[in-house]
Amino acid sequence: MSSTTKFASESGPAPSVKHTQSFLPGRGAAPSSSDYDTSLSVEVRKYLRTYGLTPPNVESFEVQAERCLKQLEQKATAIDKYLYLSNLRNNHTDLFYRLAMDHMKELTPLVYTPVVGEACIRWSEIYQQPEGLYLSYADKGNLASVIQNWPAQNVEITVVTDGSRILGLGDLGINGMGIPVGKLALYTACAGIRPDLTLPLTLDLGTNNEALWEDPLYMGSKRPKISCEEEREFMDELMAALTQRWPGIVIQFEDFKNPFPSLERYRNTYTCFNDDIQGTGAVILAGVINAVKNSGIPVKDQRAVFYGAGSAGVGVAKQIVEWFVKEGLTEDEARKCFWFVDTKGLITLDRGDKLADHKVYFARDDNNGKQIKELIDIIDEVKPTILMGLSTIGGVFDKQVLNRMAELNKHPIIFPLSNPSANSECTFADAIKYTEGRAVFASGSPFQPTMYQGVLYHAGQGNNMYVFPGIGMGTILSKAVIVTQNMIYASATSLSTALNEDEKKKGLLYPDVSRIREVSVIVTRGVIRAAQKDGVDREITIREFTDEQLDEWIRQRMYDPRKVHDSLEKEVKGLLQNAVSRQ
Ligand SMILES: NC(=O)C1=CN([C@@H]2O[C@H](COP(=O)(O)OP(=O)(O)OC[C@H]3O[C@@H](n4cnc5c(N)ncnc54)[C@H](O)[C@@H]3O)[C@@H](O)[C@H]2O)C=CC1
Ligand SMILES: CC(=O)C(=O)O
Ligand SMILES: [Mg+2]
Repeated sequence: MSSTTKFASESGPAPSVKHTQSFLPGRGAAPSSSDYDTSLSVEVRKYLRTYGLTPPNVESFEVQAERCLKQLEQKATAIDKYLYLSNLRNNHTDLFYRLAMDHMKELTPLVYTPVVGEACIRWSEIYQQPEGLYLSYADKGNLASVIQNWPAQNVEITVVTDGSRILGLGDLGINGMGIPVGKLALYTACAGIRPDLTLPLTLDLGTNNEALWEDPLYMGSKRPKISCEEEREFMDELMAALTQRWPGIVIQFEDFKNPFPSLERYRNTYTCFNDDIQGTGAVILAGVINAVKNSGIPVKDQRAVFYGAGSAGVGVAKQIVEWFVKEGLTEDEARKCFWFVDTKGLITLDRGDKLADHKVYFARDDNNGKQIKELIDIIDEVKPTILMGLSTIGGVFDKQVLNRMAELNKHPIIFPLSNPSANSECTFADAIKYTEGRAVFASGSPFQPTMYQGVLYHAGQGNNMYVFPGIGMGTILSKAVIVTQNMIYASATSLSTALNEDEKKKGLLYPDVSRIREVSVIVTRGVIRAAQKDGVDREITIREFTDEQLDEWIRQRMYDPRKVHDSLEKEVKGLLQNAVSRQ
């Protein structure tokens, strides 16, 4: 938690000015991390009474950044780097975000997937400081009063997990806190939501991971996960308590394991969305739109095998169905373009087991009694143009599978989307090698470029980080009462249009991560427009804006760490000037 957290106020134009105002001397509050910025002038340091508390030189951001990058480089392991960056974020918030924004590509894998996966596995071992709110089942009945302990006056967005399915790593209990922390850091870095208005929230509802019960360092309750009914009662209380304290709060569900259906229960009554179902659906739809357009194969001839039929897989396929329908197919024709595979093989209606509710929609009924177990046999049967991996099973798209996809297609669309990298259904290097460089590829976690027969190939990253920041920002800025399906769909179509000319020429599916702020403006605009169309927006002053006006209005509302420094300098110097002229 940054020390700025205490002084949060509503977001608005040039947001950081507002919170720095509360730190001026005589305000009776502790200084914020911005007050110790080594780039502040001597004049300002003296005014803030931090003069002498930092080394004497007034530094440029470039020098500060060089020092940080050097220190980062000296950390021996990925976890050391993760901890270094966590400390930087907590103690020098603006400097961290400036660095993150300037080095998105290098830093994202360290604060998010894949390294956040290891951080979560080892969370109770590497724990150093509070960074979010923990609510336990034992707090049931008192959630509102525990929530009062959160020091920020306002919170605009929370990411909440119960840790029961963290990335593809299974049930990690409260160790999953790294995910809300990491996702919210991206909300700030990618879409400019003020860091002090974000709430990482982890629910301690027990865990079925028995290794955690045996771990003396584990910091959560050592009891089995509560029942679905108990979870429902807890979540009902939580949703009411969060919204009671912060009426406009956007609630993002993250990495909950089925079966408790939070999304269905709350989507029409609270401002909430499920990132794994909806965010993932949107980001993959954007990539698929571009991949299908590049392939030249019409939508009606696309056949997709989904390896993994969990909440993410089904969420993705349902978004694609919506696009296929908009492209002219009937819903039934669109649905029939999908074949799902789970641990028991191809999902069919007559397989003989009781299918979970969410699997029924895509279960095949045209298999003539034939049940197929192995992926390679399913590929032989279906002859897919698209192969998606959302199974958590690393390496399952092996040489044989990739070779076969390449035999069947000129440009097979292969998306191994499970996280972190070790759970990816295949590596980028294998996908390129075993398809002779012809795969159209996107993975959940980032892969380095790979060389094949003298050509350097670049991997796309199909990760919900391209859309959730814009979905959250668009919902906050439009003051939408609920997050409608059209808002989610708009995030996908907006993202699909965000490629620049160079990226289009290269046949990329997603924009370069280093352009993510620019991309988030486009996604945010799409989300706001859909909220307006659906009539769920309450920020009526922007309804008549042109797209250009709206983009500028969004940009002005994005937290910009550079402005924190400039505003503080300007503000203090203005006050000093006034004091002099009054004398
Ligand atoms: N790229 C991205 O942005 C995102 C990626 N994901 C990834 O998707 C994966 C799945 O997430 P959820 O759907 O929420 O999990 P889940 O636990 O609900 O679903 C996993 C599915 O995989 C199937 N599965 C597991 N082992 C299998 C095997 N050996 N053979 C065939 N199927 C198998 C299960 O039957 C289940 O249907 C995770 O690794 C997660 O990291 C999730 C959300 C976003
Ligand atoms: C990226 C993400 O949300 C997941 O792997 O669960
Ligand atoms: Mg997730």
